[in-house]
Amino acid sequence: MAEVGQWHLEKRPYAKNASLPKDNDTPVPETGCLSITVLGASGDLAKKKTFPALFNLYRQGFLPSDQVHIFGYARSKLSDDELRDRIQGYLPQGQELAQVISGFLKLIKYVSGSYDSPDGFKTLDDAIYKHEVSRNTIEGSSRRLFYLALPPSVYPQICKMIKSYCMNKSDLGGWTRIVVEKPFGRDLASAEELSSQIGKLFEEAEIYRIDHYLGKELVQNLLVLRFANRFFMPVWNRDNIDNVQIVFREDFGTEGRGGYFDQYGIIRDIIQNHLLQVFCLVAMEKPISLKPEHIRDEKVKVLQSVLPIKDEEVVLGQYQGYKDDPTVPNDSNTPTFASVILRIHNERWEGVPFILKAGKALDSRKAEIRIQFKDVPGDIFKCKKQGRNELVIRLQPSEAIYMKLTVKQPGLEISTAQSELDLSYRQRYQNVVIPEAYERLILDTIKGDQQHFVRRDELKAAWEIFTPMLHRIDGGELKTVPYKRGSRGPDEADALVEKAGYVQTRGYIWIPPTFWIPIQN
Ligand SMILES: NC(=O)C1=CN([C@@H]2O[C@H](COP(=O)(O)OP(=O)(O)OC[C@H]3O[C@@H](n4cnc5c(N)ncnc54)[C@H](OP(=O)(O)O)[C@@H]3O)[C@@H](O)[C@H]2O)C=CC1
Ligand SMILES: O=C1O[C@H](COP(=O)(O)O)[C@@H](O)[C@H](O)[C@H]1O
Repeated sequence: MAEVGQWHLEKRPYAKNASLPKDNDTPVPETGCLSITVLGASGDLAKKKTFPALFNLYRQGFLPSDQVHIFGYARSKLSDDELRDRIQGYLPQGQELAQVISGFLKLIKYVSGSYDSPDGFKTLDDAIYKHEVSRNTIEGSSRRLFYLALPPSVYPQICKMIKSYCMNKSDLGGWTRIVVEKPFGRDLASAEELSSQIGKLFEEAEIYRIDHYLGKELVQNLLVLRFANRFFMPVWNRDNIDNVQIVFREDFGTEGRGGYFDQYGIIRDIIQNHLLQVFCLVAMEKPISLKPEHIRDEKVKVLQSVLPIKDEEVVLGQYQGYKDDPTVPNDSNTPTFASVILRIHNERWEGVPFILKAGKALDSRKAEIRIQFKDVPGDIFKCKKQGRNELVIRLQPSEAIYMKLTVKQPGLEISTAQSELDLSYRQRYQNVVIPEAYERLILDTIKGDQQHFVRRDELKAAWEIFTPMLHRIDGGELKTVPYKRGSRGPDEADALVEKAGYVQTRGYIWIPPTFWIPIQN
């Protein structure tokens, strides 16, 4: 029980050594050796996200050193210490952490090898096996997690190698799982091809298609917000909601990643995966239960109800200067900005535009969901022009949920003004550290919980929505328009949103409470 005057903060319901069986039904106790292998350990994702997430889990006691060992694998010739040095540069600094960092780094061993020949994988298997034996693990009872922090082009060959040489040997409660990163394919056909190649080697329950947006705190809050609050249930539909925006903005360009980015573009990089996952959680029906399969069933249903995207409901942009990057072709038509309207053909959402917007090199960095309600009928206060009710879920930065609403302006007169009910996380949960998305998701893979991972049919449905448009962009039929670096993006995008029905509230801006300046009396 929380004491009076104290916030009651729920601890994460994590039971050490607990995982889920294959049907993801009831947790079963699980002990024994855990080997985590990061393939592509020399790369950007590994050093910036994967290892730091593992460190945070270690620091919180989720990766006990008497059970866990971490292996880095890549082609680069590195010693254990060279890899540790690279990783250390991305871990939090501070004298008070020196001991825990040193303990963590000691768990890491590096194996160098190619991605398509047995030798390296046999060496890796030996190293894992040695570690298991040193922990008195009975063969087959170990847990082996392989995180593919690599370009997807090498996934099939790596999966073959893992399957042939690195699986845990029998099934005494142990397991082998693989985590694969996006972009999972370039279009429907390539994604299906990749899925079927990997699907021949691993069961769906062994494959964790990671989308790190699903690990963000406020994304994980969406189901709770929608289905645990009586407030929202009756209004969450076409009768009350006028339009929905799901927005991702970055204030930096593709610097250093131009070569990669140009092959994919903003729709494949952000919209088809991150924003579409958020879209599912906003638009799907209530699942029968919180079982991963029930949730993912609902996500698939709503994806399958999306109508074909119309050309006139798309704006594509490319920031000026993007092609200055020597790795980007001079005639590139790759969008660095896109605004796309999705329409759902079902009873709840018919007629409500879902505007998915993402852009690089814009004027700000933020990701949010903005649900705008219809005008109040019979406007006796004549306040319609001041603005509509909006529920805004700020995913980052300054995580918050706020409800823009009309109130009486304090004072003797009856006049109205725009204000908000504001749940700003930094203010409300002052001593709580919000876990990094990768940290949470890696923990889920160890627990065997696939709720926040993308299922194969979900991925297929996601590609079905975007593939026709992507092919037309690749073929040059749909063109990007230029926009200024550091701007809001193309003007056409604002016009599209307005045409879709969004009414901007003039003269009102939400300021996160942590930025408020105290008033001196
Ligand atoms: N970086 C990020 O912030 C994010 C990345 N991702 C995804 O994570 C995965 C890894 O990304 P990232 O770390 O940036 O990628 P990198 O380009 O840094 O590649 C990772 C490692 O893979 C090896 N590698 C690179 N290119 C090839 C190739 N053509 N064939 C075989 N091996 C290759 C290299 O290791 P070596 O040569 O030593 O073997 C490299 O160190 C990708 O799927 C990416 O889309 C997803 C979200 C964010
Ligand atoms: O997957 C990707 O995400 C990052 C943005 O992630 P965030 O957690 O910082 O919002 C993006 O910069 C990158 O282009 C993309 O590949």
